[in-house]
Amino acid sequence: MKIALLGYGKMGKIIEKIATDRKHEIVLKIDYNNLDELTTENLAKADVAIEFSTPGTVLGNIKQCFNAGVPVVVGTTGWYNQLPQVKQICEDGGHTLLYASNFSIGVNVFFHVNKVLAKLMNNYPYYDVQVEEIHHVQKLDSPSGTGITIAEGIIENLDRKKEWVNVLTTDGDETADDNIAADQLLIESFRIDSVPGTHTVLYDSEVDTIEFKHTAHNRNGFAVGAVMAAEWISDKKGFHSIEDMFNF
Ligand SMILES: NC(=O)C1=CN([C@@H]2O[C@H](COP(=O)(O)OP(=O)(O)OC[C@H]3O[C@@H](n4cnc5c(N)ncnc54)[C@H](O)[C@@H]3O)[C@@H](O)[C@H]2O)C=CC1
Ligand SMILES: O=C(O)C1=N[C@H](C(=O)O)C[C@H](O)C1
Repeated sequence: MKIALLGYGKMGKIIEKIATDRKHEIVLKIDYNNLDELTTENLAKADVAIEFSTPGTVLGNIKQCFNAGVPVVVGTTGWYNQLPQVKQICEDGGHTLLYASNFSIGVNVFFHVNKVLAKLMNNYPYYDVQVEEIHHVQKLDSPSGTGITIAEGIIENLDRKKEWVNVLTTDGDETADDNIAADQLLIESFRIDSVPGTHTVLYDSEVDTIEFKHTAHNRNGFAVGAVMAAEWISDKKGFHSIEDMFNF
């Protein structure tokens, strides 16, 4: 396949390596420095685009892909308040998009088990639950997209939680847990050095804590999943999330 990379930072560079190893060809690489090359004509040379840029640039890039008629795999996070609008534009225009807050296969297994666990915990009301996420200090958005997906999986399945709230804790700050209502689900975000991504769900009671945790050792898992998603979507139409790719 011919692939356009929109965003050539930490993720774009690893995706290039993995896509090339899987015998794909990178026909366009767009970064902050060469935005003038992001034209409909250049995009149309690709069979699929893979978008890992920034929360502030992702929507414009999605629209560019739609205009060029190129299916787009979106890894960028921090734009999910716009999901309904993007879905509408995608479906109305007959375009093709797949997005995931996290392309790692391990995290997608985690997402599934998180929902099953949340449903089970309806039987045990003396446990409170919270989500923690830890990422590198360059990360622009909080909470992480993965943290949001985990929280939504809990809220859909655990009757006593109705909405999530986020607290970003930096070194030395104490979390203001006191302000969290019983029906709110806390997502606590930490930013530490070069951590690639750690997510934990904690069910805490007076007598014990259940910890359910995923730790990314590096970014390769995200990149492999994104290339697999590009292969999967190349012959499809419409608006997809990564759940459509898995058969849980
Ligand atoms: N869904 C997933 O599995 C994962 C998602 N991410 C998300 O992907 C995004 C990118 O992550 P990183 O590569 O770590 O960030 P990064 O900061 O290393 O790279 C982003 C790149 O986008 C470039 N850029 C800026 N404006 C652009 C534009 N208009 N068009 C194209 N590129 C532009 C920047 O120059 C930069 O090099 C973030 O939102 C992050 O949260 C990161 C890892 C996994
Ligand atoms: O910014 C990152 O690095 C990551 N972003 C994604 C997220 O917001 O969940 C996925 C992964 O955790 C790494």
